[in-house]
Amino acid sequence: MTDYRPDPALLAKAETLTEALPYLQRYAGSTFVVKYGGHAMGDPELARDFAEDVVLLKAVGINPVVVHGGGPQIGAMLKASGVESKFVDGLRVTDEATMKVAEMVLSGQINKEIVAWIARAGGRAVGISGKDGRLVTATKMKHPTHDLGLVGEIDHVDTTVLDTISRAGMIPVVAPIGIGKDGESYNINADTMAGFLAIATGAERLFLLTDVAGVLDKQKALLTDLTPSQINLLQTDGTISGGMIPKLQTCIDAVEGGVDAAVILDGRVPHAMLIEIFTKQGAGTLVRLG
Ligand SMILES: Nc1ncnc2c1ncn2[C@@H]1O[C@H](COP(=O)(O)OP(=O)(O)O)[C@@H](O)[C@H]1O
Ligand SMILES: CC(=O)N[C@@H](CCC(=O)OP(=O)(O)O)C(=O)O
Repeated sequence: MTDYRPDPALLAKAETLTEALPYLQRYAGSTFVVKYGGHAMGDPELARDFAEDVVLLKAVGINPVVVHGGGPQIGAMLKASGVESKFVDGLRVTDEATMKVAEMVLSGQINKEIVAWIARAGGRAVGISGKDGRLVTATKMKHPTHDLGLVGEIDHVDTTVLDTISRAGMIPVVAPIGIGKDGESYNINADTMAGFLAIATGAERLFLLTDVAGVLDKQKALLTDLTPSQINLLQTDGTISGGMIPKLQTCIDAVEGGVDAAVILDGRVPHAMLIEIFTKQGAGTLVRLG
């Protein structure tokens, strides 16, 4: 008999694969909503890795629903037309001209780029916005001090179009735009949109991919697990600020709305989603009811 000694690196890979088994069994048939942020999109290699992860989830029987952002790309297009972006509480003040540009960039450009990345990775994606199939109906958001123009507040989610696409073996990719009662477009923050879709689809997981390792404490150490009450304390003591506040509010709303867990993940780390889902170690910050 030959003395066969497998390469230890190969053995480690095989162990990782067997480690994934209980997670594969647990998650088959469930829905994962994945928000892919505008900041995470710049690098083609990361876009390819992201698309491969989504296609792998679909292949193992999970139903991924991708919601994408595109804030920086909308900002760049507006700037090229000589329009400065204005934000109130992290929301883009959206007049009619800005809405046209936002819809063109989100639905026309970014949505189709993601569809193409998924196609290259061997999957079949259908790119829509919240207007298609009246997925997301919205009204003008009322803000206590500012007129935000065509920023939308979500009234209702009808998941028929998502269910139809997923059941046909395809992956829905959703641009964060809602439809008003007269067919008008509303600009919706992509994190908020992803949270609503996660609740409405009864998702097991909501992933928010961003440009930090997760939620960091004051010493910049990663906080791996948080409950809604711990998040409230972090906000009170100033540990979290800026864009992280609405992001974590979306996580709280999602888990209080029935999503098992919401995870803030580093979109700059290759295959962060797979590490989080299929390894014991996980990645990012997981938010769950205490
Ligand atoms: N405690 C914290 N831990 C991590 N990030 C934080 C924290 N507090 C504030 N932030 C900021 O939140 C940002 C993520 O929110 P945002 O810029 O809105 O992300 P995205 O554009 O991906 O939606 C981080 O880049 C970071 O600057
Ligand atoms: C109302 C509002 O602010 N809408 C966002 C929609 C895109 C978005 O949320 O993109 P990111 O996730 O990449 O930031 C905007 O116009 O920028």
